[in-house]
Amino acid sequence: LKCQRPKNFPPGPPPLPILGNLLNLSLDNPMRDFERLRKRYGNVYSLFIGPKAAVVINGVQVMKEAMITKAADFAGRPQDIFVKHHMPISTSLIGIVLADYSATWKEHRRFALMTFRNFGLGKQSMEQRILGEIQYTMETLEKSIGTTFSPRVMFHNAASNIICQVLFGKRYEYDDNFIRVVVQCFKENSKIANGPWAMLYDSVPMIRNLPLPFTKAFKNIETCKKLVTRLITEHKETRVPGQPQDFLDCYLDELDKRGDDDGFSFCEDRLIMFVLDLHFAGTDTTSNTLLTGFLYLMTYPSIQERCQQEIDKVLEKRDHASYDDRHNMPYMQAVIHEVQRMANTVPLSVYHCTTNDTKLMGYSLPRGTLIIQNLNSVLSEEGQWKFPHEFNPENFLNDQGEFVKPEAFMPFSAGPRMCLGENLARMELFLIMVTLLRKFKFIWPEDAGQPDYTPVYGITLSPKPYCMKVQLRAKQHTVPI
Ligand code: HEM
Repeated sequence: LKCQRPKNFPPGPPPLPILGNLLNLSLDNPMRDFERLRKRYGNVYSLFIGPKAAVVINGVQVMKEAMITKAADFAGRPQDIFVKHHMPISTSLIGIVLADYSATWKEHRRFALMTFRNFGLGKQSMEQRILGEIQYTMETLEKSIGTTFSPRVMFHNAASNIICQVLFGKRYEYDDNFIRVVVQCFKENSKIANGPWAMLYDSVPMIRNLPLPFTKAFKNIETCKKLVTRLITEHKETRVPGQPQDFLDCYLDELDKRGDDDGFSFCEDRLIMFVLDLHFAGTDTTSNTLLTGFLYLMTYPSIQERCQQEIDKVLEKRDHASYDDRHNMPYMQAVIHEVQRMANTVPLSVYHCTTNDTKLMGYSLPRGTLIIQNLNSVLSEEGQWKFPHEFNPENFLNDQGEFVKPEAFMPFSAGPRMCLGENLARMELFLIMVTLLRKFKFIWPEDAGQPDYTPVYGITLSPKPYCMKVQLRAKQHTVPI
């Protein structure tokens, strides 16, 4: 029960028995505590989460040594009790995000990247899917002209529908029960699963049966699993083997191809968690980034106008934007990247763990050490950014006004576990922001008071709920696609 740092382990605050350093962290938002500890102990320090030792890594130099130079040593995922709780048989039923570094994870990651590519990521068809979904967002905005409304559900549904089209081959009406339930479960779980409640669950066994927030997280996962199981059954009834229409069909084809020889690697149980992971990872992240983006654009109207001038100039009388237009829109690119930097959407990444005994900045880390990547520390690292602590697109522009990307831009992490959906996310952010800014002016309501940029903590950070107003811009050339 006594927590003890191994030899040559990174320094950190003294731990208590059983609880470790949990009392050093705020249950609501540990981000400020992580920063305070970084200032005190340096860019590599350790903490005890209950009895479990964790190392928090900060700053671009340490991040590169761990995630790129020693990639394989740092590519594991902790297989804690909280992670395993809802898995009925074994960890082999974990999807992809929480899967440990293994042949199964590698195969599934490769399969997902290949299938996304086959469904047109980087090609026209994915662009068409995104632009098609944006038409629904624009309809919602048009109906809201003259009112003050919250854009939260609208952005969540748009991001969710884009990934649903890839995974299930269909989109859902914004009031559809499936989408409503899944989006709500995701929103709740993202605030519970990576946070201190999950840590408490792991370290204090006697609280596991109490009606605390983590019990809700398990119920949510069961609900989502049932919904996806139903979708798989429907696909099995209608699919034509060898002619896949979506991700689910591709996986079912892969199961046919592999037959029974595959052991546990590809299986239907894993498929359920796999698509839930992809849906979750692809929804909350993109939509919270968009929410932060429009918060800044409304409250920095001169930046919004400068984006619109660039968009008007580049698109002229064209029907719609294309992802390739980004090469001619350095200011818009800078704004989107600056939004991602400030949004800091996945602040602590997803927890990693060491797969071998290894070294970091001269410290010794035994195999199985929990690694917490503080991406926040890189995205606002002094010395890496012209304006580390303010929203300023100049962070991504050189003296000639050209777009440049500093190496400390790591919102998708780095190395073998880095975000699998980066390309999709970047395409979505660009097309959604450009298309909406071209048609609408976004206004911070007069009676909304001072904007509060302090985020709400979870696996993903989101801005505090806010309302917006929209006006049609005088000059628009958009026609339905
Ligand atoms: C702005 C949007 C997004 C951000 C900021 C973001 C960020 C991240 C981060 C920080 C990680 C953890 C990487 C690590 O552990 O080192 C991650 C993992 C992941 N992301 Fe994203 N993500 C975004 C959008 C998406 C989208 C659209 C998808 C769609 C499929 C996606 C799928 C995944 C998956 C599957 C993983 C786990 C990868 C693995 O463990 O091998 N993400 N993302």
